Amino acid sequence: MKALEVGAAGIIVSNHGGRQLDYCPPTISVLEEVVHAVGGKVPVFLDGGVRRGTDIFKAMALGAQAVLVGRPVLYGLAAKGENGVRRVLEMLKEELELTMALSGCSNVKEITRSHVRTKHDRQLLSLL
Ligand SMILES: Cc1cc2nc3c(=O)[nH]c(=O)nc-3n(C[C@H](O)[C@H](O)[C@H](O)COP(=O)(O)O)c2cc1C
Repeated sequence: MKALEVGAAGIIVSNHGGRQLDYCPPTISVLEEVVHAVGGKVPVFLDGGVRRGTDIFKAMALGAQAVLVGRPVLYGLAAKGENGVRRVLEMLKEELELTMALSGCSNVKEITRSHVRTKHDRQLLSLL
């Protein structure tokens, strides 16, 4: 992978919020492919489309170390300034914690690939 060859310390899987190039795939749909290509050599982060704690959970289950958040923070800022940004981040944290609890995870390290099922998994199952 080129980014690793030139010494990247990490990879952010991003489509710039889908604002630059029409028909870019959603970042969540290509995350796992990138994670496999990187092979654990550097951390991989997901950027784009994170709106709820479940989105963070899904990204972490598919191999992201963390996520980046764009628009939700701006929405919070527009609605209630600094407190709005704080509340958006609190909501994401609370939703992630609830999702983890409902999935039997007491620590983010316990979020695993087996916690989510993708379209690819369903296609494989249909072959059985
Ligand atoms: C209004 C707006 C302006 C942005 N401007 C830039 C920019 O100048 N450069 C850049 O790399 N990304 C820019 N982004 C993309 C963000 O850095 C980030 O990748 C994106 O917002 C993440 O997706 P999300 O909004 O779904 O969380 C912008 C996003 C928004 C919403």
